[in-house]
Parts: sequence; C-alpha cells; structure tokens
Amino acid sequence: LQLVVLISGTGSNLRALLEASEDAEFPARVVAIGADRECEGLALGEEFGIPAFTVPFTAYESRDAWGEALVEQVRRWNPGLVVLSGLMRLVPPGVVDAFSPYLINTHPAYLPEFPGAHGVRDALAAGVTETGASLIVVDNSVDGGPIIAQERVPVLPGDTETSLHDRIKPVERRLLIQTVLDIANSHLDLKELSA
Ligand SMILES: N[C@@H]1O[C@H](COP(=O)(O)O)[C@@H](O)[C@H]1O
Repeated sequence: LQLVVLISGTGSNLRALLEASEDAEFPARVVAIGADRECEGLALGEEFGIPAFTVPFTAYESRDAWGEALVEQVRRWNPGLVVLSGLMRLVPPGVVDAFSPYLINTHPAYLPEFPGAHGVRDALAAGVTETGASLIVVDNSVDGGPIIAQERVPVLPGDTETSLHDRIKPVERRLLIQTVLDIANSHLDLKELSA
C-alpha cells in the first residue's frame, strides 16, 4: 500500500509511520510527504530518503485552486491511501472527490466531541475529565466523516495544552499504524465504512 502523508507541523505521527514502514514486513510504504507550508516535518523526507513537496496554501488565490494543485502533486505518487497527519487546513471538495474514502485524518479528540483546529484546547477549556484520539475518513464536513477508530485519553489535573496533546499523540500513532495495517491487509474496507 502506497501512502502519501500530508503535514503542516513537526510530523511526529508521520515519523511513526516512516519508522513502521522501515520494517520489511510492514505492508505499506510512505512514498511521498507533502505540506501546505514550510515546516519542520518536511526534514523527515531527507532523513528517511522520501521525496517531499510543498504546495503553499498562501500562494493560491483560493482554497479550491490550492486543492487542485495539491491533487495534481499527490496523484504523481499514485497513492492507495492519503493520510492527513497534522495538516492544519480544511481540504476543499476537489481533494475529497479525488481521494475519499482513501483519505484519512487523525484528530486529537474523541469525535464528535471537539472537532476543528483546537480540539485539545477546547477539551481543556470545557473542563472534561477525558478526551481522546480519533481517526476518520475525510469528507466535506469539519471532522464529521465516518469514524475509523478512536480511543479515550484521560485529562489529568494540571494539564496544559502541551501535556495533554503529548498524552494524546502516542494514541493517535497507534491507531494510525493499526489502521494502515488493517487497510493494507484488507481487514478494513473504507468504501464499506463510508457507504
Ligand atoms: N491535527 C493534529 O496535529 C497534530 C500533529 O502533530 P505532528 O504529527 O505534526 O507532531 C496531531 O495531534 C494531529 O491530530
């Protein structure tokens, strides 16, 4: 299974996928890394010998125009699955049409709780005692697509956004790697899940 992973930040979840795919038994390969801006995670391309590209959101006059350029770039790698891993952009309908349901996203909350760009912060502000991590199929809603996998994560007294996010990320990684495994081994059918 060929993966293209799209990021906007540090890429710690991407690193987990890259490390997993170094195992010859792992049935998936990250074939390219893409980003909507210059960001730290792009350096993982050089470290792991994987091509990396940037489609800078700010270089396009509209989200749709950015989406068209992104689709063109991603299609070059003929992915069986496109993974949004910390891509901090709402992808336009053109991207969803091009790849969904083989377009998945990780989210640092227990959806449908706390969708959107500030899931960790919103959970803290709400004063909940538990939040979580979710993996979803991307559709044209804001984090409202079919849920593939999710798990609860406790919010501890004294938590900051960073400490809570650092507790959520390892769960996201585990769900992401297990999901890629299940898709590659045909144990999970995203088309069926999205029907
Ligand atoms: N949208 C969220 O942003 C974070 C990205 O982390 P990283 O993989 O760039 O470290 C992840 O928690 C992801 O769910």
